[in-house]
Amino acid sequence: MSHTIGVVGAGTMGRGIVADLVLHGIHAVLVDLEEEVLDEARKEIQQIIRFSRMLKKNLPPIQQQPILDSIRFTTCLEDVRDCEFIIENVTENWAVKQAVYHQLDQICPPNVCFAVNTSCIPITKVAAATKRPDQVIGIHFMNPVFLKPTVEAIRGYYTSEETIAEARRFLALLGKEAILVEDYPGFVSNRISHLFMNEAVFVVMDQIARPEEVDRIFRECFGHPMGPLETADLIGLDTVLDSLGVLYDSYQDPKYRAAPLLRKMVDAGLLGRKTGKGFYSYAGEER
Ligand SMILES: NC(=O)c1ccc[n+]([C@@H]2O[C@H](COP(=O)([O-])OP(=O)(O)OC[C@H]3O[C@@H](n4cnc5c(N)ncnc54)[C@H](O)[C@@H]3O)[C@@H](O)[C@H]2O)c1
Repeated sequence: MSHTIGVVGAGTMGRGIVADLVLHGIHAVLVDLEEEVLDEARKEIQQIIRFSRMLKKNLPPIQQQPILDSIRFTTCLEDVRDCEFIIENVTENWAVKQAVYHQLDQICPPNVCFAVNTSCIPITKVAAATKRPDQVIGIHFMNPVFLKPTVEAIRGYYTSEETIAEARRFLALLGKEAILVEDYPGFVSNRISHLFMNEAVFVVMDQIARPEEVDRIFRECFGHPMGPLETADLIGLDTVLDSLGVLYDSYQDPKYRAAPLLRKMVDAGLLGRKTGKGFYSYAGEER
């Protein structure tokens, strides 16, 4: 019998996760607030599936149409009621996530685990918005999801060993492994990477170097596959700004204050790949 996973939030991550699920023969219910977002999501998932065949040769063989039929696109959160596992990927904003978890807790049977896909928000805080804190775990997927064999998994204060095992079983279906870490805002990956990205924005703002030069130094001198500004464009500059806000509020440490240039670009709608322009232009390849 095929598995059915509920994916809440059809933005950058929700799309990538659903594409990876269906590429592995898993059914998905994908929820967002508006039909237009879901229409865009459908198109992008199609595109990811097409690209995935070129970039990753060891994926199981699939046909486009049946694969798209295994996704239910919906604006009704209640439609995840029969899903066996939930991955939440809504906007990186506490009020938004909190409201979603209050509803999910009412909708889903008590045995269902919730995976929080967040850049920085503590899992213990999310779990406290539910009556099943032991069944809430952080799964921080990396983008592009289908290409990444590893995720950062986060154990909240009450996360049970059974929930960790359930998350590992689910990830194994996608051929992924989890590196388990403890719960403090930003975990390992974003606590460090957001300092890099933010400081890179300050460097551009202070006219020390252009984005191309900053990123080349990281790629060609440090051997990173992508520079910090390319990475910020891929994540979405709004999401990076929101995450820095969470880190700043959580640690009360000025090292996480967002660069004014980052704020200005978000105000101007220059969000990176998802809007076609950020530190770089992506003409005709939005998202
Ligand atoms: N972008 C990345 O590279 C990345 C990587 C790992 C984790 N994350 C985290 O994943 C989460 C999602 O990030 P994203 O980049 O996909 O953001 P995004 O802004 O691209 O998408 C968020 C989506 O959530 C939807 N949404 C908001 N409220 C909702 C609700 N009540 N019900 C259903 N849908 C709702 C929005 O309409 C939007 O489509 C964030 O918490 C982010 O920090 C992002």
